[in-house]
Amino acid sequence: MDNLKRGVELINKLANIDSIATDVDGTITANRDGYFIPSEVIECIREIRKYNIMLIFVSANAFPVLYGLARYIGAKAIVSENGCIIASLNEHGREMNIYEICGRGYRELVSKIVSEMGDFLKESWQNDYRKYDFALIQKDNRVSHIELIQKIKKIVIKNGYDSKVNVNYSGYAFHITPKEGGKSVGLKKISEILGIELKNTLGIGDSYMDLEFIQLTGVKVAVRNADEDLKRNVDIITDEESGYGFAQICETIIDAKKLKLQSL
Ligand SMILES: O=C(O)COP(=O)(O)O
Repeated sequence: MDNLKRGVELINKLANIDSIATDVDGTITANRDGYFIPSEVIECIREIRKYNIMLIFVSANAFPVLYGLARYIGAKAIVSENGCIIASLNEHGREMNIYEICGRGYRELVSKIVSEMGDFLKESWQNDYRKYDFALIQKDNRVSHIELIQKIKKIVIKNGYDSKVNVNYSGYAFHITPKEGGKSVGLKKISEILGIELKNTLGIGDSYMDLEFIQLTGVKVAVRNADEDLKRNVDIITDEESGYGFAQICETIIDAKKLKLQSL
């Protein structure tokens, strides 16, 4: 009975969703190590526009990558560089307002890390287009990312940057993010700017790094192949993986809205 009650409550919440805050890599892509976006994702994103549901990308990606994506597939706002640069787009994606949240980036620290760990890590091509949050790509898969994070953190401490940056792994890259950033900071700010009610927002992701912004949202979702740390803290785990899971919950929101309309 408790499960039934919970199910009905969730359907009601889904029927009232007016925005979706989604991670990008691993969440709207077909899997957790590629960049292909399934057509099911694009189709559902088109469909939710008819219901005035706003789409917000909340990602570690560089600003130009997210801006291009938002413009072509139709998102209203972006939280990029792990919350350091946020923006809202107008109806056709032609104009936007950009807000820079972080004070400065630590490029010199990234160079130090690469000079000490060059056998294991290389700078992401995106770093040329980044201002605050920098990404490092793993070169050698024989060493676990947990071990690499520990090594990076030692270099951060040794150089006196531990009060300035956080180090995380997204599944795609290691990120050196200024402490004043973070996906939750970015989502909070853009919601205030756009007047978005986070209790009517669905948050979805694949990585433990997404938990901080998903925790702010009314309906918390992890895709089936997400990190266990995220799955333990959500309301819904999709049946399908990555983008196919995104499409599934997106279609369920539409179904819940249709049910609500029928019952009026
Ligand atoms: O750029 C990355 O490392 C991953 O980006 P994401 O936050 O969209 O998963």
